[in-house]
Amino acid sequence: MRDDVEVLLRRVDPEVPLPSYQHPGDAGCDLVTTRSAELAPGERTVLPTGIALALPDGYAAFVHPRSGLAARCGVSLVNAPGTVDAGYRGEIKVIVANLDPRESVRFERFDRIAQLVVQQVEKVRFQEVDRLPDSERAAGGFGSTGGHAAGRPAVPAASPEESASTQQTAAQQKHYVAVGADRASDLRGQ
Ligand SMILES: O=c1ccn([C@H]2C[C@H](O)[C@@H](COP(=O)(O)OP(=O)(O)OP(=O)(O)O)O2)c(=O)[nH]1
Repeated sequence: MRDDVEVLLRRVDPEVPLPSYQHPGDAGCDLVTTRSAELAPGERTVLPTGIALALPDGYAAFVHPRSGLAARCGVSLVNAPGTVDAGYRGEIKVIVANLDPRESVRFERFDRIAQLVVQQVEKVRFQEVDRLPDSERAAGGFGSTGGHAAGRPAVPAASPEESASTQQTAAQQKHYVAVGADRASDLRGQ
């Protein structure tokens, strides 16, 4: 077992509960809002958490969304994960967004809105070179290994023209973007 890292904390709101881990082994401890708020679909706001930290040098804290809130209410963080620098002494704030297209969401004072993950971070010194060492991936990125459907079993082959026109019709009818499609070709050269 590793020793816990001591982090100095100041309560900006004297009543705010100290952030705590819900279970042993949890990576994040919950952050609450000290202000109630209601967000209409698509709306965002900056919520105060009532705490300020002095992280040790070489550490940073990351403000992550809570998956339960995301799955149940469509609540996410606009800048996920938010980065709290070791030198930051201000109150930690959380930029929440309601991504649900229909329902408003309401937060009451001390509702848990996000989680804070404290991590060690490296500081690097960039060394400019004319050529980078070779690697297997090379410059492939942005979906170069296929869309999320790349792992699905193959479907009976349709001609490329037939399959493209079927996808286009379905997408047009339902107004969706078929993320399973391999769009690497669209991004090449960008
Ligand atoms: O979700 C967040 C993200 C950041 N911060 C605080 C701590 C962080 O140290 C500071 C600056 O954040 P960041 O560097 O992401 O903001 P920036 O837009 O680049 O501003 P700056 O010019 O102040 O660096 O704001 C939060 O309280 N919550």
